[in-house]
Amino acid sequence: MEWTRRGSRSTIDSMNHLEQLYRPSLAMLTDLYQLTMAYGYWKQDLAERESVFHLFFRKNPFEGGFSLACGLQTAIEFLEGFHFHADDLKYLASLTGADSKPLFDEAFLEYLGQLRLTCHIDAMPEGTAVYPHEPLVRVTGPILQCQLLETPLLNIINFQTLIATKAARICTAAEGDRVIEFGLRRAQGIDGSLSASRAAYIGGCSATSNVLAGKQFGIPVVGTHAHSWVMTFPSEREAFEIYAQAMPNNCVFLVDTYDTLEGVRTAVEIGRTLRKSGHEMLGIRLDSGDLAWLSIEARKILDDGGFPDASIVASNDLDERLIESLKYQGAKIDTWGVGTKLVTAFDQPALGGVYKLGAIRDEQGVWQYRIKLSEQSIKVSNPGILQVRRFEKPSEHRGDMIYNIEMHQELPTDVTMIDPADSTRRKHFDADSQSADLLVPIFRDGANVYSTPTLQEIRQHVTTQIQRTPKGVQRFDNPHSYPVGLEKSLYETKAAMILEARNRS
Ligand SMILES: Nc1ncnc2c1ncn2[C@@H]1O[C@H](COP(=O)(O)OP(=O)(O)OP(=O)(O)O)[C@@H](O)[C@H]1O
Ligand SMILES: O=P(O)(O)OC[C@H]1O[C@H](OP(=O)(O)OP(=O)(O)O)[C@H](O)[C@@H]1O
Ligand SMILES: O=C(O)c1cccnc1
Repeated sequence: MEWTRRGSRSTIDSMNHLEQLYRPSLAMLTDLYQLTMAYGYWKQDLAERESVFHLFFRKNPFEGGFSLACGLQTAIEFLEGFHFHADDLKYLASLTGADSKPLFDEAFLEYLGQLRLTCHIDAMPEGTAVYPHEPLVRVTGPILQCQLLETPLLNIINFQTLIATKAARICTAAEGDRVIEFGLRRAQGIDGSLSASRAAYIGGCSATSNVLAGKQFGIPVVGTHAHSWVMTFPSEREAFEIYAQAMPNNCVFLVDTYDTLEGVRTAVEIGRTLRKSGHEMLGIRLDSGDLAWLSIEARKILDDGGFPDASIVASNDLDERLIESLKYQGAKIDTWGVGTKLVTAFDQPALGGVYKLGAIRDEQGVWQYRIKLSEQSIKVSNPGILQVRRFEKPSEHRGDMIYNIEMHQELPTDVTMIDPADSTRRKHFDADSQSADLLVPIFRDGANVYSTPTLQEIRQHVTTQIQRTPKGVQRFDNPHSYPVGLEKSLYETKAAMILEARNRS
């Protein structure tokens, strides 16, 4: 029995999703220090100096072995709408320093008022499997612009990548059963809920309870009813009867308000009456107690009562571990309602994505590579203008190599990559290997050049990516480390730069 209804897409065509929510441009959605640096660049006549930044994370979330890139479409909408309004500039003009004088010159604010993005942006399509240290987004352009984009890009990409990854884990545990995202009431505020619904759908959920997300993004919306409905009426039977009269085409009865198995029997009786009127009961929902045992008993009652196609929906603080355990216990649940632990990424509430300078042109126009040193060698950033090349067997990803496109406009067909954490670990790919670059052009000179995939296409991409991700990398406990290395000459450049920097200090 298909328990899905499609919402129609928004008809407010003239505004993108973020503009519909937050009418002014979101250029002000940044940390003040981006503007203080921007001001510094502008004063030093450095504002237009070309630079390259990379957005990447250093560790997969949830102790997992992979992540799913997500949030690009939201980032594109943010970038397309990027400009400072008159009232933004008025606010910035009101900010003062320690001497009570304005922080910013009027001429700088005028410059901001005229500013239009001219950057090139390359990014991994949404739904691509991504690993630590790989740039998900590369921003190339005037340093002032690149700098202003740091915080909002991190805000958008970190969260949606985190939630899409969590959703993929939950859907993997559900082994193809339907997973419905129920998180709105527990999400981190309004946009937290909308972004989470979008990312959860990309990560594999089938539908959301969030009606605004349905309207904004075209995600299918579904809903059962709450305990309050049952408690409103003198008995559970009356509650189900009245619900069935009101919504004969949407009957999923919540059966656990008083006595769960009694509730299932009552649902069967009401289901029979419903059938006589030409409608089919879609299922029941369990929201407490031992979900494995109750679902097994409920399945028997439904089957014996003539409802073998009725769904058993379960909810109650579920996550991938619980779903895995319930499956192991033989639970007869076919639809999983998952809220809090999905939309808040409960066990890891943030992805630690960062945005680092990789190179800046000098006065002669020559690229100067940059690294950020760290005591921990794994935290030292990669220098250059980076791209990620993924090597594949026909049905499996074999390894990803980060390389500097300035050093290699054309990569040789025969390449060796080096594990930056242990240079003795190397992997060789020969001319027969299939490969593709993961970062694709999104903006050129500030103009969108990307033909945006639909959410359905992104979901299909996720399915393919997960199929091609080695099983050991996907497992929850002690996953295999997917091979990600640096192309040999990038490795050598980085090693030389680290040595030089350490000798200097
Ligand atoms: N068979 C099971 N194995 C493992 N965990 C389960 C099983 N059944 C339920 N759980 C989980 O145990 C947790 C506690 O559920 P339980 O219904 O006992 O308490 P509760 O949520 O406080 O119930 P109530 O809503 O009635 O107060 C929930 O996260 C639930 O998903
Ligand atoms: O458990 P989650 O994964 O967040 O899924 C959403 C929960 O929200 C609803 O109940 P709510 O928590 O509001 O109240 P209840 O637990 O008392 O039923 C619903 O019944 C689910 O249990
Ligand atoms: O429709 C439901 O069953 C639902 C919606 C939100 C939260 N919990 C359950």
